[in-house]
Amino acid sequence: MSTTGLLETIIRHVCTCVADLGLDAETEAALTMPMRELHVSIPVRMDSGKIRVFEGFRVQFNDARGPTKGGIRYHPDESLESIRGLAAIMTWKCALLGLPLGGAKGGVVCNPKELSEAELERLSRAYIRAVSRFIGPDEDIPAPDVYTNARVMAWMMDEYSRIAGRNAFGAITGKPLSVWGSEGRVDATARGGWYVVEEAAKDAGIDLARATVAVQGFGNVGSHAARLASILTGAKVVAVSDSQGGVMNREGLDINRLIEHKHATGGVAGFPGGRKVSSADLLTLDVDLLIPAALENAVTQENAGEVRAGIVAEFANGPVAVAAESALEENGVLLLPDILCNGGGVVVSYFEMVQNATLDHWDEAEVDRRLRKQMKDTYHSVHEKALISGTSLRRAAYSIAVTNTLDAMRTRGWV
Ligand SMILES: NC(=O)C1=CN([C@@H]2O[C@H](COP(=O)(O)OP(=O)(O)OC[C@H]3O[C@@H](n4cnc5c(N)ncnc54)[C@H](OP(=O)(O)O)[C@@H]3O)[C@@H](O)[C@H]2O)C=CC1
Ligand SMILES: O=C(O)CCC(=O)C(=O)O
Repeated sequence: MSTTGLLETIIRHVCTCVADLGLDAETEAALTMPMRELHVSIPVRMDSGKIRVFEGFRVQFNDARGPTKGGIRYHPDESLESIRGLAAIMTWKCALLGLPLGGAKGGVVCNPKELSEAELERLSRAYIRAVSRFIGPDEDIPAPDVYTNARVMAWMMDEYSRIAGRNAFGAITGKPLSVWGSEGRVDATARGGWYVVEEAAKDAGIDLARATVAVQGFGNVGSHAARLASILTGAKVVAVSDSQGGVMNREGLDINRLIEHKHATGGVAGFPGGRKVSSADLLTLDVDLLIPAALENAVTQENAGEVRAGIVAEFANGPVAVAAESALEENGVLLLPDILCNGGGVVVSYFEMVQNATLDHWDEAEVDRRLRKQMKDTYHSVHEKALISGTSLRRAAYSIAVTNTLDAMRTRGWV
């Protein structure tokens, strides 16, 4: 799964809107160029006593609608180019969901699996020191993404607070509950995705209680997506994979046992309750619903024609390459776009910001009630737009997101 080409993919989606809306070249440039980016070197003392220098990024793509928001990714293949693409996705996601936020993303080129806990903490704190003047509760608010988690967010919030000389809980979201994270943030992305899938399945006349599901990726988003499948909809997860391989069972996988197996062994492969399947083959299994929940470009021009799922729900960011979309469409696959489908994470991050700013704490039921409404309402506005304009859900979602952002840019006199 390559991370290259993501920004081009997003630019193509935006340029389609620019053409649909009859916008000029200058407006197109303003919508497709990142507003600000920071490229940092991060010296970290390793456990050996030696210094190692890591490369890090934070890209703020567009802040016309509010402070920028988006996760921080730790991955060996990270690049400024892919972070730009992910920051662009955040801009359109927040605008589509009607949040008073712009879009950003950060990343560090590293393999956290090779770092000790102490090294990971020093790296996370050093990253925050490197970007501290660029972020903040009113400017740009990071959150977890691939290979970062609530523990990392706690270190980051603490480091930011030390620099600020005060508690700045609202500077980072996705924190543990003990330092004022939000109830429900941990599974918000997966839960929000299922709320969208539920509505889309109803519109498509698909009974989820009888549906089979394959999930690629078994981290935060993928494991909660698999766990919540039967709880929320009755759907049966028959295949899952992670970076080491996959496992399938036509009768359904026992997800709680699979989570325990992953904790014990580090991977889903070798789970006794199923047989081996590769992560690539999982994408073309005969299932009703495919949930790519790992990295970008999982479904490409090469394998799109072989996808047999009726619905592909992009729980990951950018898992379907732009060149793959026409093949999916020709085969009648319903594609639920990332900026709609995985918005639950940033929605609950926004709830966390609101709770931090007002010194409030909402219970899980309250968070869930608000999340469910926001995801379902957004799905219906996208679906209605797609029906009226006779376009795909992706094109309709981008049209709403770009129009919302453009309204703010125009009102502020930027274009
Ligand atoms: N966390 C969040 O709140 C949000 C995340 N997202 C997006 O969801 C996606 C997943 O993020 P998240 O779950 O947080 O990240 P995690 O780091 O928690 O999990 C990533 C998962 O992807 C797996 N993976 C990596 N490479 C491959 C591969 N080649 N084939 C199969 N699986 C692979 C990893 O495997 P292994 O376990 O073996 O390392 C891991 O299970 C990303 O696109 C992210 O941007 C979107 C919205 C919000
Ligand atoms: O929770 C957030 O602020 C951002 C989540 C994120 O990085 C994403 O939606 O891709």
